[in-house]
Amino acid sequence: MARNKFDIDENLESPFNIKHFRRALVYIRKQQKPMIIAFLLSALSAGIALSAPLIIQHIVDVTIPAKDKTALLGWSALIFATIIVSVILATIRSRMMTRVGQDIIYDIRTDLFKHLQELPFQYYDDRPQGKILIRVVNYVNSVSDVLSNGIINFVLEILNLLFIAIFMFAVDVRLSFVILAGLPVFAVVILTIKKKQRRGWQNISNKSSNLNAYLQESISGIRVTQLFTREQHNEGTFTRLATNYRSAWMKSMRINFLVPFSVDNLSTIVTAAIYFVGLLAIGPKEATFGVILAMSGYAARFWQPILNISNLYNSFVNAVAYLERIFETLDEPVTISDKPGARELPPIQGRVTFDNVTFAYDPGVNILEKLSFDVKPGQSVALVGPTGAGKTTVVNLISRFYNITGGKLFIDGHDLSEIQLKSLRSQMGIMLQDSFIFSGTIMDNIRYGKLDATEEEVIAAAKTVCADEFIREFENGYMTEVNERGSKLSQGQRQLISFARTLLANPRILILDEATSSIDAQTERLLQKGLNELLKGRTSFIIAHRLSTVKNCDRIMYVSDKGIAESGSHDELLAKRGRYYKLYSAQKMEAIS
Ligand SMILES: Nc1ncnc2c1ncn2[C@@H]1O[C@H](COP(=O)(O)OP(=O)(O)OP(=O)(O)O)[C@@H](O)[C@H]1O
Repeated sequence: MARNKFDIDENLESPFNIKHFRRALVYIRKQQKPMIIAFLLSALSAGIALSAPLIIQHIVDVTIPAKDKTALLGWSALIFATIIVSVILATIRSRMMTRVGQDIIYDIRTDLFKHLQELPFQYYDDRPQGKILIRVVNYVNSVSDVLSNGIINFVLEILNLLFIAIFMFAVDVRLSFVILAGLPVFAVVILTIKKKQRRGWQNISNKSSNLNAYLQESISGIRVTQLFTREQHNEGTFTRLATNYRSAWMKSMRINFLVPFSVDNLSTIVTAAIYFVGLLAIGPKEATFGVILAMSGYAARFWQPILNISNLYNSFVNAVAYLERIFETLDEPVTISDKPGARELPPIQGRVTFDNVTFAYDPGVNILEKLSFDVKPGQSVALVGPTGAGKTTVVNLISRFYNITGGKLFIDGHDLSEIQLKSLRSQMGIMLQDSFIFSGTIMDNIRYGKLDATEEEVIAAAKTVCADEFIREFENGYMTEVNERGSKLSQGQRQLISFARTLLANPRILILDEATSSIDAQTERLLQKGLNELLKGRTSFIIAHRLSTVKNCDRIMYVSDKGIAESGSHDELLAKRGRYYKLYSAQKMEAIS
């Protein structure tokens, strides 16, 4: 998929595809048993409710003329009993179906979440988070009701219709045809608006997705928004998106309202026609008052399931629009995965070899071209160079967050594309500039990469990276609860916690991408000891703009022009008086002035 933004609608062109619905049956099949029981309960309840007009007809035509008070009491009690039984059955059914609905939500959401966890970075690079969230939360909620209650109700309403037809034909054939006469008109209405209805729902889903994406982006960026006083501008964008959503909704509803509108009118016309035809035909043999009363009751009941079915059809069309999006996410290929027959990477020494590696995020736009280098186990390598040169890209490739476009990449001589991802990443430690903190305690956060680590191990790791002191200063120490993204912590504190997390995981290859950029110079000096500890015996790649942090590295590689422009030790590169020399001198001058 091309890059998507909050104000770009997702593709609408896929034709209505019943296969989405058939695929959803996988989730429904799991709920077969409770759904069948709920269906039977509903059928029973509907059947009981249908007997009421028959009883009324009998009361009007037989019991009242006979002035039989005892029978009247008996029939009234029976009508009352049918209502009570119907209500009890409906309550049981509704409880069962709530559970079925929740189970379906649970299953679809779990599948989506599992898949999202495996999708490569590229997937997340290409679309706003809000558009992903709305699928997992809102769309799944919407389809679950249709898949559970919707299907049962659909079958029930058809049965209901059939039963009503049988009952009404049993009472009076001629008047039954009067009731059916409205059907062709209704069919014409439905066929005319069908396509527009589907488009309408797809449009609504797109606009709400856009709105959600912008909302999510605005909340994430609220600090920057307030800093640059962009609130008013953002309100404008939000209002525009909200207006688009409202217009899409109103446009769709204008079409959808045609259905209940035509059903209501047809039902009224048909009932009037029954009275008219019935009264014209009234006579001892033709039709009684009881028959006319019962038939007008059936006329109202006959059109109700038709209205319900058309509403359900509407929800089905809507659900298919959502299912399209849900299955599209589930079908998103996991492009970074183990090849069939991929081998487990044995415990590594840490040698990293790039052999003519070419890489592009977007086809045809190479970020790296024919890059070759070899890093020996235990060596520390610094990647320096101008912004956007490709330093982060190089380390992302080592962790195989992206597949390379050309060439080969080896770890200890094992081709990266031939080994199991998990065995690779479990031997790597990566620390990014934006150290992500999960909601939970500080202890949980440090333990993130090694769940079986003891408390002592966690504390030892924190001490090594100079995090222990500030953690203990919190009222609850290591058990302090932090929010998602760690907004309770300073950027430097987050980086130190992240350091401890990485150290605890004991990786063979360590990647530090601007990992110390937010730590003050004094703490960094303190941390240096811990850092040396962390680097000892591991292959490490360190990206840093502050060159003082990397000058002791075994090798410094200057990344530029889609490759490595210069490579050597700090002293060698200074002696060369090339780009590194220039950069270093500029930073030195800056520090002095
Ligand atoms: N996910 C992505 N999709 C497309 N292009 C990307 C993506 N990430 C980075 N790029 C592009 O790739 C190039 C290299 O980016 P990279 O992040 O590797 O640079 P860097 O040297 O680490 O920069 P910095 O020093 O600013 O962190 C940049 O031109 C950037 O625009």
